[in-house]
Amino acid sequence: MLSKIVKTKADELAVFSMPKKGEESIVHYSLKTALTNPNHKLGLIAEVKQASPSKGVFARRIVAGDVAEAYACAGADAISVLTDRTYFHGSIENLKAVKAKVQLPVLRKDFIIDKRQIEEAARCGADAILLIAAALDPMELHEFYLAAEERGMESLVEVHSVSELESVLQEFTPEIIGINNRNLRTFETRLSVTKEVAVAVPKGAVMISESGIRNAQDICYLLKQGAHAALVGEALICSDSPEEKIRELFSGSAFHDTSLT
Ligand SMILES: O=C(O)c1ccccc1NCC(=O)[C@H](O)[C@H](O)COP(=O)(O)O
Repeated sequence: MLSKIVKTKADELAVFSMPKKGEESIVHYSLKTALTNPNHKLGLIAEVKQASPSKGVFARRIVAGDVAEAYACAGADAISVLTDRTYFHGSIENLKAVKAKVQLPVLRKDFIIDKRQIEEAARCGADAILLIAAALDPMELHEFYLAAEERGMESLVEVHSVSELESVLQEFTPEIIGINNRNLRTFETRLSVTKEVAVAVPKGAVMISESGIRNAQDICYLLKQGAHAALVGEALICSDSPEEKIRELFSGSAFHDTSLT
């Protein structure tokens, strides 16, 4: 699936047009800071996700800014916005709308294979970008990481296995590492992927577990694996009330902070 998505992305980039500059007045928020000092023991990145290759469309008519605002009010520490149009029905306009509505770090979640997408993210107000280890070779990934840094953005470096992580670590040590629990071939999610990969995450890096996180038990499990944050998409967008769902996710009394009750 990843190679199909990356191929589509390359085709789309052949007719890419860069948005005009105009980000001078954008206030930036640090993803790392937000996740290392969350209002609960495990940080939450809430994702604006309308569709996915595995599940199809689950939120046909949403106003991205309003969804993000609801997540922010419910206690999310950061917002992830899927900007891929073809497979996730997202858009860069959604990213801009979210940035305009919330005072939280905003992550551009897309399949970044070209430096122009990094410049585009910066011009549209992203605070951080996603870099997928399976889509880039480690040297290129490092180059993109530095390019993002130069434009004032952090990078969430995403891996699916210990071997992917080790390849990255041979090149450099990212400050924020995401472990994606979804197998991109079968779409199956296994939270034990976080357990397997966590042992190889360097001390000092912010560790995020992504995908397939549905309930308070999952959150509890991830906390035990040493994760600093969880990235949740489908479980939130498909709930009738994101506020209640976030409350439910963080209802394990061992790590509940009264500021969320
Ligand atoms: O979500 C998918 O089906 C998917 C398929 C192929 C590549 C990436 C995919 N998802 C991107 C993500 O990383 C998730 O949107 C994110 O981790 C949230 O996952 P979830 O909570 O399971 O919606």
